[in-house]
Amino acid sequence: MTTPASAKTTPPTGAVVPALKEPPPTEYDGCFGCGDQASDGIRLKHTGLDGKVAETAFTVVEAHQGAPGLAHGGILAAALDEALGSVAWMLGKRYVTGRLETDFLTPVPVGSTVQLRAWCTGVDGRKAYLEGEGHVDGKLAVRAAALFIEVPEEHFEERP
Ligand SMILES: CCCCCCCCCCCCCC(=O)SCCNC(=O)CCNC(=O)[C@H](O)C(C)(C)COP(=O)(O)OP(=O)(O)OC[C@H]1O[C@@H](n2cnc3c(N)ncnc32)[C@H](O)[C@@H]1OP(=O)(O)O
Repeated sequence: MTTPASAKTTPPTGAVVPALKEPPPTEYDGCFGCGDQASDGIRLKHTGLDGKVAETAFTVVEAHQGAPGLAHGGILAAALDEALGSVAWMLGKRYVTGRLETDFLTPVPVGSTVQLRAWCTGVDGRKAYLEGEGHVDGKLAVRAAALFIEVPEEHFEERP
């Protein structure tokens, strides 16, 4: 695929591509992207790891509409963010999204199942570079490139 990455989401020379580990439990089920208890969430489930590529899928429902009958772009971006986040999680450290670049290539109708794939293109210090794509009926519909930043555990401490 043509990479969507800009200079900010392209790893520098010398960045390494680590092996992914099977995802450890997140111990948090309220996440919009993957939480079982997030009633309005998209509930992505890790479905496979093909070498260095993580795979998952979700089905677009009416609550995800933007234009009538079509998925809202923000939902598709959130799904990609989650898929990329799952890869960052499988790098074995804690990361948050710093920058997310998204290309929307075809409209995605309600009822579509979006097959998502995501992978790491390099890690350089605290920075992890990730890319991903979503296919509908075998056609590339959305793709993303992102920069994730490693954060300390305190980043996730509950706020008042
Ligand atoms: C499938 C299911 C499985 C389960 C898996 C669950 C997975 C979970 C899924 C998760 C769900 C999905 C995930 C989510 O939804 S994560 C939620 C959305 N993201 C956030 O809330 C992050 C908010 N931002 C911050 O907290 C801070 O800004 C961070 C921590 C990111 C950096 O602040 P910090 O003070 O710590 O560091 P720094 O500012 O010195 O920056 C460090 C370096 O990084 C560079 N930089 C920073 N930002 C950008 C940028 N935008 N473009 C380009 N570069 C950027 C910066 O220039 C610097 O570079 P250098 O000067 O060192 O060269």
